[in-house]
Amino acid sequence: MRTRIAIAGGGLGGLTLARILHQHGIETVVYDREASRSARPQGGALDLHPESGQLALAQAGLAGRFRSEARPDGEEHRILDPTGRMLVHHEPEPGSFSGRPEIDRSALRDLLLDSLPGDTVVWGHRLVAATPRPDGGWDLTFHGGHRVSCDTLIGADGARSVVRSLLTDVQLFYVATLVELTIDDVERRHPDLAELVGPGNMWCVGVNQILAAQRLGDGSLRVGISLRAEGRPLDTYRSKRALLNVFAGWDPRLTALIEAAESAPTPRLIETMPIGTRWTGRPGVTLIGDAAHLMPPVGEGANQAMLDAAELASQLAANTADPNSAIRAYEESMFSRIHPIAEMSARVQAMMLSPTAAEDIARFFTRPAEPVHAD
Ligand SMILES: Cc1cc2nc3c(=O)[nH]c(=O)nc-3n(C[C@H](O)[C@H](O)[C@H](O)COP(=O)(O)OP(=O)(O)OC[C@H]3O[C@@H](n4cnc5c(N)ncnc54)[C@H](O)[C@@H]3O)c2cc1C
Repeated sequence: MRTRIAIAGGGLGGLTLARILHQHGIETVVYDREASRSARPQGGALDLHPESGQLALAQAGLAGRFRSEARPDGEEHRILDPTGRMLVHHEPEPGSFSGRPEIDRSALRDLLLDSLPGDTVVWGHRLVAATPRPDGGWDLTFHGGHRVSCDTLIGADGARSVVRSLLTDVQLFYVATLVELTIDDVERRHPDLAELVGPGNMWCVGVNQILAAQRLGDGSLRVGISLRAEGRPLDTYRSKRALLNVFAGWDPRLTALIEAAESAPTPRLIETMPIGTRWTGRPGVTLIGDAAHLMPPVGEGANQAMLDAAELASQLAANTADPNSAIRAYEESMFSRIHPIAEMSARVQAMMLSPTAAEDIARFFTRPAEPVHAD
């Protein structure tokens, strides 16, 4: 089978790209390694920025749907130290909207999937190899041996992208360990924890470690633990008992968040690509999203993946006769956009997991507003 444009990876980047190209009358096939659309839970809220995620959704023709599904604001946050002392308590004005509304990540993914023709995404297809064809296209081989060919291959296959290896041999850095837990029906079953966290987000910031909790729309609480990379095996963090040891000495009201969790801890490595990563273009292939620029998770990755998709789709639609020029134009623009964002993300990540994080973060949130100068 021969496809004009094949997209490896049906995450937010790949689906946004498929949708915007579909809007331009260009059909694609998205191959995803997951067995089905519901195979991987996509929990959590996403803060969509006007200049990236929201812009991409508008280009996808889905901005109206997005607004109706958005929650009013996500700005209530509390920052505590390990003794339970409140360092910052920010409450939005009653009835105010943040202007950067949070949207449920699964709802966003469903919105994109439902907006595509039914045969666009092919599940259960893990790309394992791509080899160049003499005619300039690519032969794709999937786990299990299935093969297809395409003219243009877009790698939207995330942090451990297979397509990336066609363009660069860049190595990933391990910067932190992230462990996630959930507490269901928190208001009813753990009113004390519901009160502690409040209606939005709570972060407890210690030395090289953060215990955060976020209210989700379904009444549950997501507990996220970030630990500075120490080279310990992930299995170290697979039990609640082991995690409680990590937080020994913290106020028991805070560690109760770990004790109350129903789910087993799911630790994973947070890796990044070196800032400034770029590659020399190669005909018929490019990358978007985490495959192109894996950054620390400080609220930019999905937004930039969607903006990549929007920019690449515009270039491809404007230049159907010469997709390689479209790809080159996209890559140049993406590299210069991403590098400052990657730098900022690395700085925020370093600040969050540093020995002075509590003071730094409190200072950041309580700094006086910048004076406004009239010209
Ligand atoms: C804890 C956490 C919180 C975050 N919070 C935010 C946030 O608030 N805001 C924000 O903007 N970003 C956030 N991010 C970052 C964001 O999740 C990613 O940057 C974003 O998901 C990247 O999208 P993507 O489409 O490039 O990749 P992914 O979402 O990783 O999607 C890749 C897709 O490719 C598929 N795939 C992988 N390998 C293959 C293969 N070999 N063959 C076929 N398919 C394959 C996968 O199944 C997946 O569907 C967060 C990240 C983490 C870890």
